[in-house]
Amino acid sequence: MSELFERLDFVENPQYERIISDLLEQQYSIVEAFFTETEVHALRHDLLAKQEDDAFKKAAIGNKVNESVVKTIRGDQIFWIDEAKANASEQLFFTKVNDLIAYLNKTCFMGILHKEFHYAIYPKGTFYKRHLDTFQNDDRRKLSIVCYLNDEDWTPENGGELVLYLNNEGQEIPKVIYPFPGRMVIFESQLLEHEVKPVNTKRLSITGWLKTR
Ligand SMILES: O=C(O)CCC(=O)C(=O)O
Ligand SMILES: [Fe+2]
Repeated sequence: MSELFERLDFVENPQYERIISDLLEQQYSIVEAFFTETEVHALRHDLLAKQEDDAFKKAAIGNKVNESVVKTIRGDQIFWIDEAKANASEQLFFTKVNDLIAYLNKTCFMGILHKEFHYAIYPKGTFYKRHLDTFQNDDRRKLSIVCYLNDEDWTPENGGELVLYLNNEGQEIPKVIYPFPGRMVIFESQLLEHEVKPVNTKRLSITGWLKTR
């Protein structure tokens, strides 16, 4: 009986369905306007307020157990977002992310149990060299998510492209993605190596991971 109700409850979401088919076919998906201009503006405002409070830390390589700051690999500064202490715009962010997670778990049995998200600032001149989002001591990250919070007038000349290194039958194909505001990129954490090219203008984002177990 409960199964029947769950089924009646289910509403197919075309946006999520496209994300799922993209992930299956090409290991990544790009969603334009996942966040509205107003939402991006509010999140950008929060991020910049936290930066003024000096809340940001230089990002480390590896996780909390295995941590070292290596500027030659990555130059961004990060601030982990605590969902329990989320403000209005962050709550809205998590509402959307949680809805997507629920859909993935329901339709694809993804088994996402945990998530972690941080704000990131790439100051002018910084980058993140080619890497994989998994650590030797932790393989729970399944999907990486990046949401860009840059200004409306962001142009390709500002640099900071995300490059995903796709593999097509042994041949490497770089996929260049510009960090336009509102854009959300989701990709397979354990499969796709990627990098952030040097930025010419301060670059703002939220990055996170959906994790199993
Ligand atoms: O900001 C991006 O486009 C990607 C960031 C990234 O690769 C990371 O934080 O692991
Ligand atoms: Fe990454």
